[in-house]
Amino acid sequence: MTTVLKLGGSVITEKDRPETLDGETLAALASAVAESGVEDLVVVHGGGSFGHHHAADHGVSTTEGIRDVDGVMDVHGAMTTLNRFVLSRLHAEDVPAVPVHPFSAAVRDGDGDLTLMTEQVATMLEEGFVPVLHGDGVVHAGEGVTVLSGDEIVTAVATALDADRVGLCSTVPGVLDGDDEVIPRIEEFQSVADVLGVSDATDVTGGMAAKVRELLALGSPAYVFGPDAVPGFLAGEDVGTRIG
Ligand SMILES: Nc1ncnc2c1ncn2[C@@H]1O[C@H](COP(=O)(O)OP(=O)(O)OP(=O)(O)O)[C@@H](O)[C@H]1O
Ligand SMILES: C=C(C)CCOP(=O)(O)O
Repeated sequence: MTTVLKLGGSVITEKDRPETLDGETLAALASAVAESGVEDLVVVHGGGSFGHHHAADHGVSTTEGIRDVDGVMDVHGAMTTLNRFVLSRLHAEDVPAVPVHPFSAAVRDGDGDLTLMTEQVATMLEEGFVPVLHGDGVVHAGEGVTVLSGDEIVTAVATALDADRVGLCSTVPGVLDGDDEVIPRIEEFQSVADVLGVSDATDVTGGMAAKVRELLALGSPAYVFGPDAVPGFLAGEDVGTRIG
């Protein structure tokens, strides 16, 4: 059984302060992963205050690209730095985590459609590793480099590996309705479009609305939940909001 877990950038960093880790939360999540004993686990993490500030500073988004190599390296470099932090917290818990940097394994065509290489991810799982991917820059035909969100990576990896369980851990306990109550299940976009907003922090990839769209396109059920629910998700429970 293959599980894909995204650790939201808002969760593992202080999203309002550039390049600041939330080390305590990251350590707690790493320990939840280790204690779950889940096998065949792919971890993806978002950008938080490492990716999004640089992307916003350089005016790069998922559709508007840049060709300035310093800008490309600012975004990619910040994300590989964050990836090192995530790996080291997982290693501290004896999780056999290894890096996958999507910048070197993905491409968008002129229509913006993504191709992500995943053979290495599948082989890492077969060999007992826990691949850790992350939001990144991606070379984009006709645009230079655009932003690739961790949520798009989750969808691409989950589809390619035919994942059984997909979870997005964000700062919120689920997708919230107009009264800030968790919506237990979302089966189509229109019914929730009015309450779905963008992120309340610097975020170039579209916040909760983009997440729900990505996950509905997945074809298998996915969950959005907060950090407290990670052990439950990894134990196979229904947590937060079920999408699809
Ligand atoms: N209806 C809603 N329910 C829940 N959250 C919402 C809703 N509308 C907007 N949001 C915002 O979406 C945010 C989650 O999206 P965001 O992209 O910041 O999360 P993330 O995946 O943890 O971070 P990152 O994109 O850096 O990986 C929440 O913190 C909240 O501010
Ligand atoms: C901003 C960058 C580079 C990554 C965005 O990934 P996300 O935080 O998952 O949307």
